[in-house]
Parts: sequence; structure tokens; C-alpha cells
Amino acid sequence: AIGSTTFDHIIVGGGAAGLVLAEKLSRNSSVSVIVLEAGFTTDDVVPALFSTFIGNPTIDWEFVTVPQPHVSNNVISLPRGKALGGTAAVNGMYFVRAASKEYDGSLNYTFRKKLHRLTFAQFPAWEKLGNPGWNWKTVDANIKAMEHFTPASPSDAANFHATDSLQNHGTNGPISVTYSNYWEPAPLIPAYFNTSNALGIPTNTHASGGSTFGVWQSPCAIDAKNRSRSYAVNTFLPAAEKRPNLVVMTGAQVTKINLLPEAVSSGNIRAGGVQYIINNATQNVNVTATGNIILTAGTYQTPKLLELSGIGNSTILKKNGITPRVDLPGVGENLQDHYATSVSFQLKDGLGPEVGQLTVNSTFFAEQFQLYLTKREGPFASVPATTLTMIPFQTFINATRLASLKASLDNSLKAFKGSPFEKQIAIQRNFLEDPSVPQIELVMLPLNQDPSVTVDPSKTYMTIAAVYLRPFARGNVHIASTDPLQNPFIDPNYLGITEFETGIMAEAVRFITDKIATTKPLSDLIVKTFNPAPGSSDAALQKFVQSTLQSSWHPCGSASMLPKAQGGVVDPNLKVYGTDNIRVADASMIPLEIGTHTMSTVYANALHAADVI
Ligand SMILES: Cc1cc2nc3c(=O)[nH]c(=O)nc-3n(C[C@H](O)[C@H](O)[C@H](O)COP(=O)(O)OP(=O)(O)OC[C@H]3O[C@@H](n4cnc5c(N)ncnc54)[C@H](O)[C@@H]3O)c2cc1C
Repeated sequence: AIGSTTFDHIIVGGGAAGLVLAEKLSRNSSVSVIVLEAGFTTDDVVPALFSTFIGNPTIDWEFVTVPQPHVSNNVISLPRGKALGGTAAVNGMYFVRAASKEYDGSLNYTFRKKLHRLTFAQFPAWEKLGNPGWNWKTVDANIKAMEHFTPASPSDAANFHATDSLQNHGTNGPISVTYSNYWEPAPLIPAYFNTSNALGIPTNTHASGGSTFGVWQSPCAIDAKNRSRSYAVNTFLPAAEKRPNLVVMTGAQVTKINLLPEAVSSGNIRAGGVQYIINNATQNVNVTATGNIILTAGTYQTPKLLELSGIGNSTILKKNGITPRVDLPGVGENLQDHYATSVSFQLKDGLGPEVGQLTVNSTFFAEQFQLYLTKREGPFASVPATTLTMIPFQTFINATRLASLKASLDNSLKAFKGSPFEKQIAIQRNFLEDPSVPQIELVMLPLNQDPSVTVDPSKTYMTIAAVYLRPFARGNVHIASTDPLQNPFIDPNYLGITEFETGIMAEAVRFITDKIATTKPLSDLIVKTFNPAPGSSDAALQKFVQSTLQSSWHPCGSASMLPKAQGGVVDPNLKVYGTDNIRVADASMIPLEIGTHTMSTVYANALHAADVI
């Protein structure tokens, strides 16, 4: 009963997944639910201010990688939201889906199989990895259930390609989704689209419909009426919190799952509750005899909690002085993340202000902020950069070079033979033969991002970032000690398949400097390419990649939903192997990285999780 310290479901982490799950589970008034969230409510709802949370310890966990040997030994920043709403309370708000094949492979499967029987063993992905029901149909239906889509104005659709058909979107869900409506400098976006088209990249007018190939504008989780961030805390949570069967506690950091001393009759271990710290005091909350502990603490902290509680690779646990209760070697492994590097340009004079001016011109900032407060207009009312391009390697790497990179890859992939990840790596490898599944994302931002450039407030800048959507190298995340307040060791193993992955990123940078920037009409707007210089050698490009690589913030896989023999941590009902009532429902359960931004998929998975738990 509510008021006591016993609940049917204890949800650990009130982030993107946790709050969706809490809302749906608590629709059943006979079930009691508590959410324990380490952070507090933040009112960071002005869209363009999203990135200011990075490095603010009150709302950023401020994780970092261990030194990355293939990235000049750099320690790379990994921001994550420490707030009610989680990283969705502070993130970039793109609200996008991956290609349908990435979830299940059903689209055109039969047709393509007939055509390519010899080359395509099997199309991906999650469902075919052993997870019935986790497919495009479910993800798409659940994303639609989450969203309330408002199309762009006809002029924004016509001038800036903010187009997608209503049939690809939901219109009755809690999260408002619409397009940006600030497009300055106005000539840039049409020029960028035209140049992309000239290079064989089509404009995609339906990128939420299962095919992401092409250049398009990303919809964002912005409320079309008041132009603020739309997320759990200002949408469905206020009403859900009024339910007598739902308790949401902030400032409560869970430190351990309390496992019962004896296994249940199935031989599995059962959790009796969790321990958490609030106001510097340790408290306990218990779970009912049929209840669940559901971990939604995010990709870096869900495995940490499992390990602190005695669930994980016995060798790692023993090394840290923890008695293993469930030997589960997949915990903390299979970590995958997107990574990126970028090239910045100075544009010709007279194009007008871009959003980068907000950081260097205090008068412009004050004017535009006032405009936001009074009229909900201007750059603050939008995510400043939503022009995305999703392309396969075939679009930008010539056939000979691609063949040699693939030969190198195949040689490196031999290391996975006999490993638990062999099947998913084979599936991932097959993607490279299917040009309809993009491998690289380009993000065009109307601002400078090159740290070596001193920005001149009278000038206009542009950046094109290249994001690698599906690295082959696998990383890991494990506890650094038994101190629950210490951040874990995070090793994403960036560029771990070094020759191939560095080579791919170098080719992406070359495409930006030597093709996109030199093709009309965009080339007419560019006066200077900063780093690297156009026409750079392979060696110079690879060095550039290795010295500038950053996370692109979409980690997943550290508690993968996979068969146990394939390195799995949870089954398709999200139950942790060897346990009776511990589940995982956040981004860490995604077994194979998706080629897009992860928030809407995490929301969708959490809705589906409520059905299978
Ligand atoms: C800078 C940045 C920009 C991004 N931009 C986009 C974007 O534009 N579009 C997009 O689709 N995706 C974006 N993402 C990714 C997206 O935000 C994540 O995929 C999503 O939030 C993951 O959801 P989650 O529930 O797994 O984790 P989170 O949303 O991070 O939630 C985890 C929650 O658990 C809490 N927690 C952790 N440990 C404990 C503990 N021990 N006890 C209690 N609470 C705990 C955390 O405080 C947090 O609230 C971005 C990410 C970053 C970092």
C-alpha cells in the first residue's frame, strides 16, 4: 500500500525510459509504483539552451571515458542528464526513428532475399537476434503513441524542407513534436540541400516512415504552441503524479539492489528491494512478493547497479571484493556509442546572423531572448540545427577504397569468431551491403565548432559534423570500486577496429572538405575551410580524426536484450537472467545500436516494456 515502504514496482531512475514506464504501469490503480531519481526537477525548457547543461554538475553526471588508445589517448566527455526526465530533460530534442530494417529487417525482406540470396544471409536486427515482438512495427506504433505531431508551416516546408507526412506520426500522444522555425542564415539550408542533391543524395520527405536515406529536417520534441521542450515532466507526469498509486521521489540515488539470501524454487535470485541515499541518509524500500525492481538508470549506471549488487562477471565482482550472486558475464559489455568529428567553415559576408552569434554577441543574445520571452520566436524557440543527412558508405567512398576498407574490416572481425557477439557482428556486417541502411550521419550546424578558431562576431560560420552510426568495436562499462557514488570506468573503445573505423571517418571528412564544400551552390557561400585543409592526405585525415573524435551521446547495449549465450543480460521480457524480478528497460537493453538519435526509440521501448513486464 502507498504510504508504506513496499511497492509492486520500484523504478530506479526517472529518466526517459523510467517516467514513461511509471506512467503506463500506474494506469492500473491496483498496482503501486515508486520512481527513485537521483536528480531534481530542472526547468531547462528553452530549446536552444539545451547544451548549456554540459559540465554543470547539478544536472550533468559528467562521465568521462578512460583514456582512448585509438583516439590519441584522449579522455572524452560523456554528458548525461541528472534530473527528473533524465537526459531527455536536457538533450537536443531530435525526435527521429531509425530505418525499419534496423529493428526487424522485415521491409522488402522477401524481395531482397530473392534478389541477393547468395550475399545476404539474413536481414537484421533486434527481433532476429532472438527477441520476438521487438521490431519496427512495435517501435513505430509506440513512437506514434508517444507523439503529438504538428507539421511545419507551409512556407517552412517549402523553403527549408521541413516535410514529413502526417501518416508517419502520431497525433494523440503526450510528447509534442514539431519542426524548428528559425532557419537563419536563410540561404544556407536551400544551398545545402541542392548541393547534397547534386552529389546524389536525395531529399527525403518522409524520413520517419522507415527509410532514413537522404537529406532532411529532423522534427524535435518542441511544443508547437509555446515553443518549449516537450518531455515527461511538463506533459504526462503532472497528471500521473496525482494518482494515489504513483510516488516519484527526487534526490534519491539508489546504491544497491537488496537480494534475498535464498534462491527461489526456480533457482533464481530474488530482489527484496533497494537501498538509496536521500539527504545523505541511507533508506530502504521493499518490493511486494510479486513485484519488480526495474532499472532505468541509463547505459552507464544500470550495469553499475547490477554489479554493486552482486550480478555480473564473477571475476570483475571478486576483483572488487563483491561476492557474486549471479554470474552474468554480459553485464557492462557490448557497449556501443555513436561518435563524431566535424569541419567548420567561414561563410561569405552578408548572409546574416546565425545562432553561434548567441555565444559571442551579448546584445544579440539579449534581444533574441526577449523575443523568446515575449513572442516565443527567434533562435531560442528552436533547436538551432536540424538538417540531417543519412548516407551509406557507397555514397561517399569510391568502390576500390571501400573494397579495401572492407577487406581490412573482415580481417579484424575474425577476432569475434567464437565470441558471444559473433551473430550480431555478422548481422551488422551485412548492413554494409545494403545501401538503403545508412552508416554515416552528417549534421549541418550554422555555427563554428572548431575550437582553434577565434570567432569574429561580424562573420557567419557553418559546421558539418560526421557521425559514425554503427561502429563495430565493442566497449564496456564496469564499476571502478564498491563506492556507489563513484562514476564507473567507461571504455567505449572508440575506433577500436582501428584501420577500418579511422579510415571510414577519414573518408567522411574528405567528403565534407573535398566534395560538399566544393560543390555548387553551397561552395558559393563558403570563403574558408578551417581544419583539416581541403585535399588533405589519408594520413593527415586519419590524424585529424584521431585527435578530434568526440562522443555523439547515444550509448546502448551494456545490459543487452539477447540470448544469454550471445552475451545477453535480459530476456525478451526484460528480466535479468538468473533473477526472479529484476528488469532493465532503458537504453542499455538495446542490443544493436540504431542508426539514429535514440530518445524516441527509448520512449517506445519503455511503453512496450510496460506490456511485457
Ligand atoms: C547532450 C546529449 C544530447 C542528446 N540529444 C538527443 C537528441 O537530440 N535526440 C535523441 O533522440 N537523443 C538524444 N540524446 C540521447 C537521449 O537523451 C538518450 O538516448 C535517452 O535519454 C536515454 O534514456 P535512458 O532512460 O536510457 O537514460 P536517461 O534519460 O539518461 O535516464 C537515466 C536516469 O536515471 C537517473 N539515475 C542514474 N543512476 C541513478 C541511481 N543510482 N539512482 C537514481 N537515479 C539514477 C539519472 O539521473 C537519469 O535521470 C542526447 C544525449 C545527450 C547526452
